Amino acid sequence: MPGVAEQQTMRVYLRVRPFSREELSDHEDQGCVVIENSQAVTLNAPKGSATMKSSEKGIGMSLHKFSFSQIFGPEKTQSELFENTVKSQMYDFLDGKNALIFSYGVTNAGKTYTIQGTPKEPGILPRVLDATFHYIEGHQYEGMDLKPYLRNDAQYLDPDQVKQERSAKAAIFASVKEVREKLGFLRRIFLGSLHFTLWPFVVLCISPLVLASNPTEAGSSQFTLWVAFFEIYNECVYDLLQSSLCTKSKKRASLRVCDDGAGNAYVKDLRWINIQTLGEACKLLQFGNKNRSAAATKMNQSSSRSHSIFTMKLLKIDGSAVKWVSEFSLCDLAGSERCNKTKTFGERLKEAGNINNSLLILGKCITALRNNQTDRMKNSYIPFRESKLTKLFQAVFCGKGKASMIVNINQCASTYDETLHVMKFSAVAKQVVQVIPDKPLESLAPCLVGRDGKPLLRNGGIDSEALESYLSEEELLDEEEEADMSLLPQNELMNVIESMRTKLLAERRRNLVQEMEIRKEMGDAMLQQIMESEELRSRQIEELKESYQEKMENTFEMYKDAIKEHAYQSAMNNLEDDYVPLDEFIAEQEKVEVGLLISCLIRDGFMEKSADLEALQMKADDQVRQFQMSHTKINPI
Ligand SMILES: Nc1ncnc2c1ncn2[C@@H]1O[C@H](COP(=O)(O)OP(=O)(O)OP(=O)(O)O)[C@@H](O)[C@H]1O
Repeated sequence: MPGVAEQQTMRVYLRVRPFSREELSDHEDQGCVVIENSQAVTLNAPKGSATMKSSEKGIGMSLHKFSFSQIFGPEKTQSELFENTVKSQMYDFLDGKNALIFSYGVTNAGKTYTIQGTPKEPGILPRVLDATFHYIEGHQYEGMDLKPYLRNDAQYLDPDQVKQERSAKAAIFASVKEVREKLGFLRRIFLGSLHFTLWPFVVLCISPLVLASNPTEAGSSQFTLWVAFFEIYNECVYDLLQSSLCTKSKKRASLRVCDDGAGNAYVKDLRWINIQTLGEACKLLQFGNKNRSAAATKMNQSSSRSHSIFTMKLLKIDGSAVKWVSEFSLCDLAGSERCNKTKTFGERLKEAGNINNSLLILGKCITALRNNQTDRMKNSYIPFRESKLTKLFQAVFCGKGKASMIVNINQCASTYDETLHVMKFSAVAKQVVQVIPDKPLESLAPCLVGRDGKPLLRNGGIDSEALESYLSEEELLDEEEEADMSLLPQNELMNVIESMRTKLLAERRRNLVQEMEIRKEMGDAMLQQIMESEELRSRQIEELKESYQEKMENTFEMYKDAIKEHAYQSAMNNLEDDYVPLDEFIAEQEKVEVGLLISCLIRDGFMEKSADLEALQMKADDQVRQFQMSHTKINPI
């Protein structure tokens, strides 16, 4: 039915890349991936894989079957892939609708090959660009004064702004020229590893790649194409078309993801370049790729750890009005391998965490979308705003475009477990139902509208009345939403700043009073608590003291009794031992008395003799002294 949006499940394609020579010599070919038909594939767990070990323990299976919208085996060419996957979305884009392509898979599975390709086999991106230029040929808008604005809008540029645009573009192209000369030399040396930076030169020779017929009903309509190229690394957005690169001491400037006021996220200050030919597009891609790998080298990271997004915006112009703006984004996702596999630490761990976080959130969003759609009773929260990646593409998942996913896998036995993980993720993605608009959406109209419905941009300028209703102050204050204040004209901005300053002062005062109150309350409560615990402690000590005193006294009494008992027992024992009959005692006594008498007599005799001896001794001493004195007189020296 015309005007009614179409519904279909998300297209999820599988691309299986061929083995490399090294992989074959490393015996990676163990029949892990078996393509049954154009839509079904079987995965057989190889020996030694975690999946096989689990299945041997009776947990899980060693064989998994998956189905896809279409499967492209190793023998399929880039052209066949394009024709059967992206081409229909490319026509949608040329017809004013939004399109998004994700390439998903582990590192080295062929994601970049699919999106960008090689010199001989250009990927999806050069093919879409080529077809677009072929389509708009003869209907190109020559001026550079109509530029994409916010997420879905366009704005007129004044002559000065146009000048700036031209010089920014010229600066990029000048630097690409230099690179091209250097690459000419490098190409001879490293032809294989530089594939993605070299394809532009070859594409130019084999163009046209895709034949998209000119718009029959275009009439006097004109088209202009603008492109941007950026990457999301560690949840930070970096512009790959900004010539100023980071140095080791200086960090790369990251860009903010803002809300355009209509719920659409966009990258603020992202550089959009107007391109007129496929050659120009190729140069930009080359410039961005160089920027990406240079930044990665400087930061000691691998470019496969970031999500790179190439976005094209096509503006259809009728007279002086922009009829619609359509967007085509190709997103080369970071390798999906999990943290434990790569064994990352410190910065690397953080990096892996963020990459996994973005992919994890993407997975959560897809799962929540699927669950909400399969069970109408369910209305789970979809965490689009929890990562930059999903925030940016929320609109496409919510009916403002069509998303599809190309899942890339290799067939290597050593990466089987990760490949299985990728397949399980895609199986969920395949069940997501999308509401696809059958005509360019109203929200894609050239003018941004305020909350009262008035267009924000009128005759290329900003309507200040409409603007007032565009961003409420609450929204301006809401950092989470990151509303873009630079949308406001200068006088409005001054008013907003003034009112915000007053609000801020009042808020600070209120906060200060509140803080003092809270501090006092907390202080009182703490003091009370300390006093209570102090009291409790002294009570406990007192009780303990009393109980010890009592115990001591008891013990003392116990010992006293024991000693008394012991003394009595000892006395009784001694009494028994020392008992002598009376007549024996008397006889003994008499014996003792006689003995005493004898000893007295002896003693008296002894005393007498001792006195004599003493007198004799004294006499002898006197004689010695006298002799000494006389001797001294004779020998005075
Ligand atoms: N279908 C294919 N046919 C032939 N060669 C392929 C194919 N797919 C990938 N390759 C080759 O395999 C290698 C790895 O591919 P690619 O660099 O695209 O992987 P990736 O998934 O983008 O890796 P990373 O995540 O590290 O960027 C490249 O040398 C590429 O040329």
